[in-house]
Amino acid sequence: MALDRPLRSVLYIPASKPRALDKARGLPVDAIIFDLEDAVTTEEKVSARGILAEALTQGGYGARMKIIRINALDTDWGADDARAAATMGADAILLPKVSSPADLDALAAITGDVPLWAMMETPAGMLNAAAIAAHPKLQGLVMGTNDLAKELNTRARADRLPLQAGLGLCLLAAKAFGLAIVDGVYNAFKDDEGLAVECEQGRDMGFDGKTLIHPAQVAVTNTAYSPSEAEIDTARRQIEAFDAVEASGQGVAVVDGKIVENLHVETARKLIAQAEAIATTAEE
Ligand SMILES: CC(C)(COP(=O)(O)OP(=O)(O)OC[C@H]1O[C@@H](n2cnc3c(N)ncnc32)[C@H](O)[C@@H]1OP(=O)(O)O)[C@@H](O)C(=O)NCCC(=O)NCCSC(=O)C[C@H](O)C(=O)O
Ligand SMILES: [Mg+2]
Repeated sequence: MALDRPLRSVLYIPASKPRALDKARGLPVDAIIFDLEDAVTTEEKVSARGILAEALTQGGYGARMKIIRINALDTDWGADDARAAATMGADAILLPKVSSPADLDALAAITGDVPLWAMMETPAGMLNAAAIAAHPKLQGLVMGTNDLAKELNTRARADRLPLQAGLGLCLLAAKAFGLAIVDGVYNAFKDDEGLAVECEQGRDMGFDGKTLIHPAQVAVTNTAYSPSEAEIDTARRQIEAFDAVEASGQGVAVVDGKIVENLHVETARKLIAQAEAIATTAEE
């Protein structure tokens, strides 16, 4: 199930917090994860469902993609969350701690045709990433790097070396099955510099965007995941140069001292399309 829209910034909002739910209506994020899971206390699990239903009925989230993260189906709240979420008009439902395609089958049996997303955050999930990504209802993967770090008993490192195997497996799985994939959260929400470094790492690895926990993280993330003016300029020149050599019956152009072949032009066209989609979203 392919998805063709910007997903640079994907903000978690605790569904129990009306003020945050309201604030998000004015934030320049590409997607919102309305969270019924970890951001909501046990005492508020049930009332959060009602608060979220009201906020989504009221609307005002514009072009932002609306994803509801429910509790896992083996918890006291999961099945009721799934039934309720399926009626709230969200674009997708996100299941936490997906370890096998059977977890998604169980959710789809409740939610029907609503597209599904999977939190990738368990060791079994990493090992089964390809089988999970092949699920017919699945549209995207979200890295749950906090849970994964906990399960693996890793130490936090700026280069995220202990998580690289899992990040790589999920990226390969997402790309192989044409799914969207967004990176995990950066917990230190007042550290813009550290966030920028992690965004650049995730972007360079091939993630479509990053999940966020606080509005202060949006601008840095949108910038990191948007094509720069220089990249757009290079892409345009690559396309022009290739069109010119192709017209003269050749298959290889040279731009800035580097060869440009058909495959590079495909990448260049994708980058221009991404820049245009971002510009269109900003206007809406
Ligand atoms: C981290 C926070 C608890 C900080 O909250 P707070 O102290 O209220 O922050 P501020 O006072 O700076 O807030 C300023 C205004 O911004 C609004 N706000 C805050 N956070 C959000 C948000 N996420 N979305 C929308 N709006 C937000 C406040 O309401 C203030 O508004 P106003 O008063 O009108 O100016 C808090 O940010 C927070 O709870 N963040 C979300 C935490 C969360 O979602 N955690 C779960 C997801 S992470 C995860 O589970 C990852 C994964 O599963 C894994 O395993 O890795
Ligand atoms: Mg988690």
